[in-house]
Order: sequence, then C-alpha cells, then structure tokens
Amino acid sequence: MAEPISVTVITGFLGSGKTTFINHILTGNHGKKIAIIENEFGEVGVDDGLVIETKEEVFEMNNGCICCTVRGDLIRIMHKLLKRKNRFDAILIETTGLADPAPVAQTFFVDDELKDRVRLDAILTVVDAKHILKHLDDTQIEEGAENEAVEQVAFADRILLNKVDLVSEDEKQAVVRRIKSINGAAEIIETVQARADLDQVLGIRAFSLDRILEEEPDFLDPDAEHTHSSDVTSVGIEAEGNLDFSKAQRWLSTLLREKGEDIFRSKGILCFAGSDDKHVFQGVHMLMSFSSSAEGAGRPWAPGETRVNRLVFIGRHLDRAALNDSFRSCLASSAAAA
Ligand SMILES: Nc1nc2c(ncn2[C@@H]2O[C@H](COP(=O)(O)OP(=O)(O)OP(=O)(O)O)[C@@H](O)[C@H]2O)c(=O)[nH]1
Repeated sequence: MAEPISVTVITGFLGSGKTTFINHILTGNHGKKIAIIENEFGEVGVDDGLVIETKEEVFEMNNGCICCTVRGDLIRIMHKLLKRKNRFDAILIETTGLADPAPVAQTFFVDDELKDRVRLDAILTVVDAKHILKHLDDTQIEEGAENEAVEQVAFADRILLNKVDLVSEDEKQAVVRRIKSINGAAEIIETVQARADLDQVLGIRAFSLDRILEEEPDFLDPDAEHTHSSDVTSVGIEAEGNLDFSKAQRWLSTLLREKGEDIFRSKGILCFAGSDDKHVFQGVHMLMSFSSSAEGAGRPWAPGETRVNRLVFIGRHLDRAALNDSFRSCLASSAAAA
C-alpha cells in the first residue's frame, strides 16, 4: 500500500496569522504537491480572495464549522482527494479561528479509510503574540462552553508564536510562560508574518496519539460532547458598489477604535471609487490595515469578475443594522456621500 498522505491541521485564534502561514508555505520551496482545505468562520467568506493564487488546489468548506457541522464534508473532500490518480504529497487543513482542533484530528482516527491512508503529521497552532492573553483569559465565555484559544494551544504539537514584532521582549516572555503552563510539550517557534522554516513545520511527524489521549481521554469517542460559546457571532456584508476610500477608512478606524475590544476580527475585500485594484482590509481587534492587489495583497480581479465588496465582522455584541448602515454611507455614489 502507498505511503499515507501527510495531513497538517493549522489552527489558531481569529486573526492569528493562519492564512499568512498558508501563503508562506505556498510560496516556499518545498517541492511538494499540496492541497489546502479551508474552513472560515463568518457569514461571508473572504479568505478565498486572500490565499494567493498558485498551482495548488484549494477546497473551501464554508457552510459551517469544521469541528462540528461540516465534519462530514471534510471526510468527503478527503475521500475525493485520496481517489485522485496524481496524488498529493501533503494536505493542509486551515480551521476557523474558533475551532476546537480535537474533533478535526479525531476524524483521521475514526474514519476507517482515512485511518489507513492518511497520517496526521501535526497540529500547528498559530498564536498572535499581541492578543492571545486576552483570549486565553477571556472571562466572558458562557458557562459550559470551551475556551477554544486554550484548546488550540493545549492540542498543539508545535506553536508558531507569531507577530513577535508587535510585542516587547517582556510581553513575549509572559506569553511564552502562559503557553508553557497550558502545553509544556509543544516546541515554540517565534515568527514574524508566520515565516517559519518549512522543515520545522511540514513532514515533522510530531502528532502523538498517546499525548492527546492523556490530554483528552475521550478523544477517540465520536459522541464526545463539544460546546462552542454561542455569543461570538458574525455579521457579513456583501454588496456591489464603489466605496469612497476616505469615508471607509474613517468608518473602519473609528469603529475599531471604539468597538475593537468586542470585534475580534474584521476583514474584507473592497472596491474603491477610482481604482481598478482589489483592496483588502484587515482588522484584528483595534489594529487595522489596508492593502491592494497592486501591492501583492489578495488576487487581482479576474477578467469579467463582478466587483463585490465582501466584509465580515466577528465578535460579541455586533450591531448588524448599524454596521450595514455605516457601510452604505461610505458608498461613493450614495446620497449620504454627497
Ligand atoms: N504585525 C504583524 N502582522 C501580522 C503578522 N502575521 C500576520 N499579520 C497580519 O495579521 C492579520 C491577520 O492575518 P491572517 O493570516 O489573515 O490571520 P488568520 O488567522 O488567517 O485570520 P482568520 O482566519 O480570519 O481568523 C493580517 O492583517 C496579517 O497581515 C505578523 O507577524 N506581524
């Protein structure tokens, strides 16, 4: 029988740098044929426009959460990939920032076909050095629900301590201590823009079933209970039309300055009046940035592609009507723009 295909599960809280990491791998010199399975949280998917275009194949699963409702889809995609004549050397699975990696990993041990033909190489957890403590110590999570940021660190075989450019040495050491208190076994790799040495993250044979069973004795029980906190929700906006750049920038910077504690993650693909480029907006709590396809961010508009603004806000206490209204008031052609 052929050598099992290596699967890497990439997890990490909202905005930690998972897509950045995937892009780093895709542009790296690994000589492997890689398939990517992506699962994004939020009513409107944006990541398909943010993963850079390469010859690799990307499969999206955006109809629910990979660790709960769409595990059947994951199994179906995996079976399909295994049937391919020209096989993949490796499969990367990017989970949503709110996923528990354990049920995803379990899939490869309880499905009879996958068990024999796939080898879970590692669970890699990307950690945002600036924001992780806020989420590990989140006191607002509903009773009975899991803190997914803690689960993601606990289940990691290797941790990418990312965004070390945003913290001081003391802050970084505090994060390292906290990570080690949750998971003393995982090696920690410090990164900026998730630029880890590929030999340290792919084909590392780091996943250990024994360690996981120690951590979670019912890991192999397909009926094990698993409850997400339901107060973190998303508001998606999908609309044609050109935005006025200054208005949109003012709107988003004010919004994140005032509500960035509760808005964990925001991102979007935007159309601006007077520009043919695709523009990318990225927000993680109060930090935000704009970039464009002309600068290499995201894929440029394809010929004939309908230009649609797609934004998603993920967090607590989101005001859907206010977000939609303020978006509309930034349209260059709207009455409010006059
Ligand atoms: N300063 C800094 N920013 C980073 C670094 N790595 C990623 N970012 C930025 O952080 C933002 C989020 O990165 P993504 O890679 O989209 O994060 P993600 O984990 O895929 O996010 P979601 O899956 O949407 O939750 C983007 O604006 C990135 O450019 C880093 O090392 N330093």
